Parts: sequence; C-alpha cells; structure tokens
Amino acid sequence: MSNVENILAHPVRETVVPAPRPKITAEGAGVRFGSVTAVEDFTTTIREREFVSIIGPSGCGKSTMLYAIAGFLKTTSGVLKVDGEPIVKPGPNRGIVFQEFVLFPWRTVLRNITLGPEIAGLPRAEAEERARKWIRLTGLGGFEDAYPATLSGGMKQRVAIARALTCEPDILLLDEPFGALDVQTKNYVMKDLQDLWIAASKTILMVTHSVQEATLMADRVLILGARPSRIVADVKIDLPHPRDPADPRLGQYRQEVTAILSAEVDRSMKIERSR
Ligand SMILES: Nc1ncnc2c1ncn2[C@@H]1O[C@H](COP(=O)(O)OP(=O)(O)OP(=O)(O)O)[C@@H](O)[C@H]1O
Repeated sequence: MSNVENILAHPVRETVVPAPRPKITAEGAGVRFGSVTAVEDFTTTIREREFVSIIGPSGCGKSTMLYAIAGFLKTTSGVLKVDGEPIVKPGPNRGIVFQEFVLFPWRTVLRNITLGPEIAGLPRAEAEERARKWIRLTGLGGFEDAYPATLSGGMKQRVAIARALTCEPDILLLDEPFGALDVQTKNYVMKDLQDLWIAASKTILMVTHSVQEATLMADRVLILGARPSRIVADVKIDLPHPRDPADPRLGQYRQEVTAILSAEVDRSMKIERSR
C-alpha cells in the first residue's frame, strides 16, 4: 500500500475538545428594591473555569448581582441560572468571600474553615480533612490553631477563601476580596488566588473597583453602566495566566477598561445629580 493509500485508509481521527460548559447564565436579569431598580438587564454566560470580573460605578449593582447569583437575593426580572437550573437559594456549588472576611473570632482557623462542611452535616473527621487540604493550598499551614485576632489581614482573607472552598464549590464568588488589604498584602493574596484558580479549576466571578485587579486576573471584564445598570462592555483579556503586572499588553487593556469605566462613572454622576 502506498503512503497516500495508507493515509486514506487510516484517516487521522480529530480530537474534539468539548467547549467549556456554561456555569452561570443570565438573560435580562434584573433586581429591584421597592422603587429602586439596581440592575435592569444583566445578560451574559460565564463558562466553567472562567475567571470573570465585574466592575462599574459605585452603586451600579455589582454586589447586588453577585448576591443574586449566590442565592441571597431574588431577581425580580429575567432569568438567572447556575448549571442550567434557576437560582432560588444559596447552594454548595457556590462559595462566597466578602471584603470584610467575616470570620468567627471564637473559632480557630481550622474550626472557621470546617464550619461549612459541619453545617452541611459532614462528619467532623471528613470536614477536618477537607479543611486541611485548603489550609495547605492557601498557605495557612501551621496556623490551624490560631484565632482570627492573631492573624494579619492577608491571612484572614486566606482563611475566608479556604472556608469558601472547603465545601468544594464549582463557583467562587468574590465581593471586593482585596478591598480591606494593604497594597503589599493585596499583591500576595492576588498572586495566591491566581495560582489557586489555575490549580483548582474553579469558575470565579469577582466584583472589584480596581481596573488593575480586574485586568490582571480575569479572562473577561464585564463593565456595568450607570444605575439602573446593564453590561455596557465585555472586554476579553486575551493574555495567558499567570500575568506579569508589568506586561505592556496588560497596560493597554487597563487603558481600554479605564476609558469605558470613566465614561460610565461620569454618566452615573450626572444621572445621580439629576435624581
Ligand atoms: N437591600 C437593599 N435595599 C434597598 N436598596 C438596596 C439594597 N441593596 C442595594 N440597594 C441599592 O441598590 C443599588 C446597587 O447597590 P450595590 O451595593 O449592588 O452596588 P455596587 O455597585 O456594589 O456599589 P459599590 O461599588 O458602592 O459597592 C444601590 O442604589 C443601593 O442603594
């Protein structure tokens, strides 16, 4: 058999890599508080293992949308789903981390982290085993028996991240997770979070005020407009991870996002003043 005949007889089989599945789907999702419409039309699809950041003018509804996805708030219009199911309440597939850590001061690091699995009814030994895994992965080894008051801000935030991950959620929701940290600590925790995201294959949705944080970490930056808000831009940050903050291409993305955001902040101020 000639080479050509051989190739024709044994065609190369194409390896089809399945596209990442949608994890969070929003179609015209909105949230109203009485007469205040916080979010009017939030439409996007966030796929598994994506890192997406939400940024926008103050009060435009970033946290509101995050809490709706967490299941703490109900949408008042449109459709909001996780794994194809409408979101009706919080669930173990979503972990959330707040700006202010929210740790229990009377519980040690280990006991703060085992809290979720304990509430979910896991035997203590299994809860501890899971907690120890995330303690290791978040660089908290050796601090299992420490109390929150004795920890630095960066360590407290790592405890909060480990606690959110101990229930093994597919989705991690972060509400300005670095807002309470000083610049040096923030840089360390951001680097750790990037490494963790790469290693743990989670879907991450992060609300932030910082263009630098959003462009450094996210695959896509969703920019919300003035309230009642909708997504005015969906900027794909097409750079491999982990990223170097000094990369000039990152600088260009920062400029692009800042220009759109500044226009929305101006518009938001004008609207608020005319209310
Ligand atoms: N529980 C609530 N009851 C009434 N109004 C609310 C409630 N929560 C939020 N709001 C209003 O909804 C709007 C959006 O608030 P939200 O906190 O989501 O904005 P944000 O973009 O996260 O703000 P910031 O960037 O300042 O943290 C604001 O006008 C806020 O006052």
